[in-house]
Amino acid sequence: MPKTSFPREDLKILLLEGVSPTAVEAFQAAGYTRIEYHDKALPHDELLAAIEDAHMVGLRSRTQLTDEVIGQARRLFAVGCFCIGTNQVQLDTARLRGIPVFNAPYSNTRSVAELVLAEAILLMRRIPERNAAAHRGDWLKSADGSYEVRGKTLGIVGYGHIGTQVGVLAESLGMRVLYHDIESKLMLGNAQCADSLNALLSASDVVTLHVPQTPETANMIGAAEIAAMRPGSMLINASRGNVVDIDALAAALRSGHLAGAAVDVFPREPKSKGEEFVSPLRDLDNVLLTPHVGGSTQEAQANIGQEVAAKLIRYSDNGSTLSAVNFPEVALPGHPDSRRLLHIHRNVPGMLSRVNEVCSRDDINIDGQYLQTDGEIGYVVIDISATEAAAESIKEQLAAIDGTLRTRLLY
Ligand SMILES: NC(=O)C1=CN([C@@H]2O[C@H](COP(=O)(O)OP(=O)(O)OC[C@H]3O[C@@H](n4cnc5c(N)ncnc54)[C@H](O)[C@@H]3O)[C@@H](O)[C@H]2O)C=CC1
Ligand SMILES: O=C(O)C(=O)COP(=O)(O)O
Repeated sequence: MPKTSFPREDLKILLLEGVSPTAVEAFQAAGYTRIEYHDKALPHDELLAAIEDAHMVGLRSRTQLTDEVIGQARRLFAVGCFCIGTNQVQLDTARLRGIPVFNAPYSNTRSVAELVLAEAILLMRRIPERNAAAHRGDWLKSADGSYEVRGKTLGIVGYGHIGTQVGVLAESLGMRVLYHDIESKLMLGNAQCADSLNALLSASDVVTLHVPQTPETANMIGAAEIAAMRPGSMLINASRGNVVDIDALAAALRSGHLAGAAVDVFPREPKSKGEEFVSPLRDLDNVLLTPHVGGSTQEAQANIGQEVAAKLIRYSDNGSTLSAVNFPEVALPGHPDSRRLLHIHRNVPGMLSRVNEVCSRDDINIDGQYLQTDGEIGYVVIDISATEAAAESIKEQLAAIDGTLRTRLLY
């Protein structure tokens, strides 16, 4: 295994929220043995203490990497979201501190899509209330309000990876698929693009939400949008809790305007199994409540563990930022005969010439150089032939350039 400037076994990997053991195995196999593993999200104070000396952190949807937490993590050089969503991390703050953030953009897509499809069927058959009644000893054997999904219209809001999978699966059951997205999208199968969100809402028997958490999607389904939905229709939310105005949803379910809902994500979610789940939907029989398990299958978690650990290891070993969500992407070859310098800097005029000036010394040869920038930061990788001492000295000089955010040396 090639050496890194900092021995792998000294780099602290903080893994939170019970990420899959496949991640631990991947780190260990790559020589990263200093792993601190927690099977739940840590309370704020414990998180601050645990992250203080961590070099890499792996988390899922609950842990909030706020400005304060990132500020506390003085040694942190990479973040892995072992999930799809990255809204729990202050991505700009991380970028400006030279910290790339990685995720697993597809590994739990199918798991969410399968759950949503199952929920559409259960809701159309009014199973949530019949199930709840049976648990209480009541026998609601009746066809009232129960329908097949075949021939019904599924409205998909957010036609990305999950939305398109849901659409393909729904068509295989004979559903008609409508979608709404802010981007222009390739229509799969016979799916049709709705003219507007309201057009989709008023034409769908079941509406399912698959948008990310952004400022624009906060409360995008509020009282007015729910009123635009068909009387007796259903709403499914397995995206993010703040996409739906939960009080407006509860009111529509109570009034009977909506016949049912399936909700997997909530504005306030318990941080651990011990904390009580509080929601205005709790006492409604016509709601299927699940504890944010859309992506929680054995298959998805095992794949996510491997995928995100591999991205963190590759960045740590080789500097590659391919598929980072907040960072200039640089795909790098190996560097078997060179020492590799990583220089992350503010994207200001003249930076590259200052970097190259430092590297223009008689005792070194530049074997390769890779640069990528975005609006605010630049990431340059320089492979050099030089002694260990010369490379260390160049690293120090690079670190002293005004506007430098972070430097690393990989032997
Ligand atoms: N319940 C769970 O356990 C899980 C929840 N998720 C959530 O699902 C979300 C979607 O995941 P993917 O489909 O993989 O993401 P994606 O990025 O592939 O698709 C999201 C789509 O939403 C569209 N969009 C964004 N803003 C919009 C707006 N204001 N109006 C309409 N469309 C908009 C985008 O253009 C994109 O096509 C994730 O961001 C995550 O929050 C993901 C996995 C598991
Ligand atoms: O992948 C996502 O975005 C999810 O919401 C899944 O979150 P989780 O890993 O189950 O906390």
